[in-house]
Amino acid sequence: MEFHYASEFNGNVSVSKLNKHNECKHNDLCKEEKDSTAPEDRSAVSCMEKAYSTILKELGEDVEREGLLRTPLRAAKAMKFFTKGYQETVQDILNDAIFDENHHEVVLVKDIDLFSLCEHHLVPFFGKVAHIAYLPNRRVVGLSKLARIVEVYSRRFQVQERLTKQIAMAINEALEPAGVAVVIEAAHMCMVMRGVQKINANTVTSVLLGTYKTDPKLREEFLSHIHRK
Ligand SMILES: Nc1nc2c(ncn2[C@@H]2O[C@H](COP(=O)(O)OP(=O)(O)OP(=O)(O)O)[C@@H](O)[C@H]2O)c(=O)[nH]1
Ligand SMILES: [Zn+2]
Repeated sequence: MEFHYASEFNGNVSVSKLNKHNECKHNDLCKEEKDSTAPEDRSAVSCMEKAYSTILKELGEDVEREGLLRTPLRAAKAMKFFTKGYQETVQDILNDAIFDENHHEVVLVKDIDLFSLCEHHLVPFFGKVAHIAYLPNRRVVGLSKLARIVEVYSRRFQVQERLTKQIAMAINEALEPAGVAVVIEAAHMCMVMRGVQKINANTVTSVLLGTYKTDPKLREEFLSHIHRK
């Protein structure tokens, strides 16, 4: 007989003991009970589950108490999701999404949400890729793929500068455009929740490639887009 626990209604924690999964009426809460982990990831998730259990114990927690019973497994799966970019490549994403188009003016996408993990402290940094711009040289890409490139590199352990560069380089290599510009604005929880504890600090990084780097007029035009909020 399998048991699991469901909780949280209207902010109050209530614990109910349920029989089998198919008897459970709280579908949303129980989705996580179904093992959606890919078979090749199961052993990694299982090792991480043990590691999270150790961390909780070392922090003085009782891993047998109801609220924590499945926490190591949930945390392992969450970490797997936060770092899913390691299993993706830009090539896979851009497959079939690049096409010829006689458009030589700027293509600019703004405000793509971004969630990443700081490689120094393993805590989140998040914000937006405020601007991705490129000047096509015959080839353009499906717009959603720019956001998917952001996902590939942000869903890893990162520093903001490298993330900015990887996004710009990926577009540069895939499209061979005349120029690429990427600007990221993000808040680092390692600077907010710990350490220096500056809650309003935002970090801006940019990478300019090709004509955006060499042509002052184009750079000026790009900057005017940035300032036109
Ligand atoms: N350049 C850069 N630094 C980052 C990024 N994320 C975190 N950091 C910094 O990495 C540095 C790590 O410095 P350490 O002195 O080794 O670590 P620490 O003692 O925890 O530093 P404090 O945060 O100052 O307490 C800190 O200054 C962080 O703010 C990032 O994306 N880019
Ligand atoms: Zn950090």
